[in-house]
Amino acid sequence: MGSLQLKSVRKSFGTVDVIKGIDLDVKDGEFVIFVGPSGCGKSTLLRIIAGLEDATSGSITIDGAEVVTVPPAKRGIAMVFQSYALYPHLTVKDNMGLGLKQAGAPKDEIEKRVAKASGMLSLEKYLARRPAELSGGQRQRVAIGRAIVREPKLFLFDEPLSNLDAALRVNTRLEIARLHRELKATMIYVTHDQVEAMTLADKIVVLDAGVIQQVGSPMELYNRPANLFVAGFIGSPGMNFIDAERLGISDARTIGVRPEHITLSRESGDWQAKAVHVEHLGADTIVYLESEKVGAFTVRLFGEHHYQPDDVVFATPAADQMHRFDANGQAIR
Ligand SMILES: Nc1ncnc2c1ncn2[C@@H]1O[C@H](COP(=O)(O)OP(=O)(O)OP(=O)(O)O)[C@@H](O)[C@H]1O
Repeated sequence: MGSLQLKSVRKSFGTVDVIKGIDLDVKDGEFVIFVGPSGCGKSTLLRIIAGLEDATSGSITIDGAEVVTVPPAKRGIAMVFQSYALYPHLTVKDNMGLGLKQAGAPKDEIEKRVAKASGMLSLEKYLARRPAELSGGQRQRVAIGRAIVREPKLFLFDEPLSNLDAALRVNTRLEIARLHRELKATMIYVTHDQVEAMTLADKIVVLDAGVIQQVGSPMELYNRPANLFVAGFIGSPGMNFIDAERLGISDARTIGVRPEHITLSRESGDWQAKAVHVEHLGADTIVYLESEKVGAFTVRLFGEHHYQPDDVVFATPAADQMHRFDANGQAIR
């Protein structure tokens, strides 16, 4: 079991309010990801759940039991850090088993669990090595293995992939997804990488300035963003925002349309525009445009297209993919 509930959790550092009243329910077995811009409070919130930081006020329960006054080691959680946090003088095997050893687990139990975790992570060959003799990706797998052997109620991950290069990030991301499926464990994961968030999460929590902006499945956030912040944060390149007045729409302040929901034609379309810059990504072409009617906007086309800067084109947004926002930036349903 590993459910988590946060109620009115607040945190201030001196006079600065960093977490401003968070309510959140995480179900047993869920993979929940905190995303948000730098400084929004994601890591602080994770550290509060871990007990590495005290909340200023509020309640935190794990499996229904209040843990606010429970020390980190007794909360039944295991945390994986960006920096791996391995002991350099211990072997992989001892690093993985240390937590259990300190908790007084019998030797054969430690052996058994380390063997199982290292099998899951293909670390069997490296058990006798020390961290300095491993690559970054291998070290992060050891850190994940160390969390697994503790069989925690909750796994907490703080940007675990950000020290890895692009290819290794993808591999390790797939590995974490597989582990979640196999372990059926509750995982809470902080990242600023929205590909990680979209691909791993059952549920994404979008934070801004210490406040939850929206909680939902990746596709809910993509298809039905609650406000301008979430609409602009989820999706890359970001959603285009157009003054509703410019489109003659009177019941909304802002119209949002994603770059992938606009088509381009050299012959005809709704908005005449000039290409300013074109990026060829192989699978996609991103065209940056300027239009008298709607201002600057971006279009994402599937495949290769031969548009060039200064080309005059016509853009047409998909009528059923227009998001409407009111004067407060809230989505109008
Ligand atoms: N110990 C501290 N004392 C004072 N301020 C702090 C402390 N720890 C964090 N903060 C502040 O709290 C805010 C939230 O920090 P936090 O590290 O949680 O953000 P984050 O969303 O994880 O950012 P990033 O993505 O850059 O890691 C920041 O403004 C930060 O400067």
